Amino acid sequence: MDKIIVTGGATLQGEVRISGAKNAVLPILCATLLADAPVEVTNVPHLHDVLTTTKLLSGLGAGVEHDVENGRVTVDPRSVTSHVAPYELVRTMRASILVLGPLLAKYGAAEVSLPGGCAIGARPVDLHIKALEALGATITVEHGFIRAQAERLRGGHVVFETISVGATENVLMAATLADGTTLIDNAAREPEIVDLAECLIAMGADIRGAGTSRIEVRGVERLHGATHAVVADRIETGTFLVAAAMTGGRVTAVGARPDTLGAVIERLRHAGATVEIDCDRITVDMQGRRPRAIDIVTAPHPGFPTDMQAQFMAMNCVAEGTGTIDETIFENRFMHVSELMRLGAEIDIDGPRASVHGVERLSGAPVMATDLRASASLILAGLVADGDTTIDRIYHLDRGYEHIERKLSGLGARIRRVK
Ligand SMILES: CC(=O)N[C@H]1[C@@H](OP(=O)(O)OP(=O)(O)OC[C@H]2O[C@@H](n3ccc(=O)[nH]c3=O)[C@H](O)[C@@H]2O)O[C@H](CO)[C@@H](O)[C@@H]1O
Ligand SMILES: C=C(OP(=O)(O)O)C(=O)O
Repeated sequence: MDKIIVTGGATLQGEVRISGAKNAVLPILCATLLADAPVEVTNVPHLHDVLTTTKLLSGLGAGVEHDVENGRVTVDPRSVTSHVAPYELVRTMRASILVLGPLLAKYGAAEVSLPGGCAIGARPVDLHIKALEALGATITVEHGFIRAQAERLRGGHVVFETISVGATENVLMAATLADGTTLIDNAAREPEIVDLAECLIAMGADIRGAGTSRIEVRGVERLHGATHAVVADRIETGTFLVAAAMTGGRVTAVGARPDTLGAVIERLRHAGATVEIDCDRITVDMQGRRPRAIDIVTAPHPGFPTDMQAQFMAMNCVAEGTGTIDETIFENRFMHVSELMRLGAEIDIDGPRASVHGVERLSGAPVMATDLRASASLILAGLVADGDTTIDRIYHLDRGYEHIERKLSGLGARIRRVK
């Protein structure tokens, strides 16, 4: 199994190009199932989760052409013959549940294994099921499969009791081909929802309000082919900006979307970084300074993203003072804490709150990645630790970061992958 070794002490400098967003490309690839002609997706990052999704689509019978080098995937859904998403693929990736809505809307039936993904909480799928039932689907869950049926979905009123990104995406996709109008209230407002809606609109869907908490979808008879470029990854961007701030460096993220990073940029400024924005470029400058500890409360967008929590915790580990981190989205998203403590971090946990007492330096040690963003936080910690930090189980990292060692090396980090 591959490992990553980071030798600490480098100050990051330079420019890094941001990839397409994992959490946007996965629902968009699933949405291609709704069309009755090929859909071309560009700015596709080379990620393990993308490969899993293309395998899933091919397994359903779709024609998939994947030009990895140029970041382009074309899906021809006309040859789909199956509506079963099997356990072997779905167990490795949470986003597989996003074929449920499209298969049901287009083919009237779907069988999707209960999904896996990052073990950051129980992650039930009740909200997905209730929302699709509100559009007239009949759904049962047995033997580890969600089985859904509907001759044709009909428009309905979905009011989410809890904000869910995935459930909003599933019902949004399903509603595009439903008979009549669907109102989705308390919808998630993440930029990835907006990107998905833009792709669906390019395919002929009638959607208003994506990015607000009320989305209106007027069902249409059919969706056609389209080309869509995936939005820049705000979590990848944030991860590099934090790396710059922690190492006392100056880094420009190029091809980024500053408008999707409000809470992250605000917290970086609070930590003492100078942040400059110029169109699609975000520069963080922390040269000659140590970050100040900051408090964070994760929340649905436009609040502070849970997917940046572990990285900011890593920064707090070496910041001046004590910062508290409240994780409100997932009940088990502090698994990086014990690993950060192996590197000398001082962290107290009290339920959903972690208090991080900054230390002058961390010391390199072998650590284990437990999930995607935890892996990123360990790399960041390794950058400011004395000596070598060896990170095991980095397959998590390959689910969500494109060429992370190459990109960090380009900024001056000493990082390598070993078999
Ligand atoms: C592929 C993808 O886009 N993943 C992102 C997506 O995950 P995902 O879509 O799985 O996250 P949700 O927004 O659905 O989860 C939010 C909360 O709702 C709960 N919940 C969710 C669905 C449900 O049916 N029942 C239920 O109780 C979850 O357990 C969690 O506590 O949004 C999360 C929150 O921003 C991010 O951390 C993930 O990176
Ligand atoms: C939790 C994440 O991913 P997933 O929902 O795919 O497990 C993430 O991107 O941080």
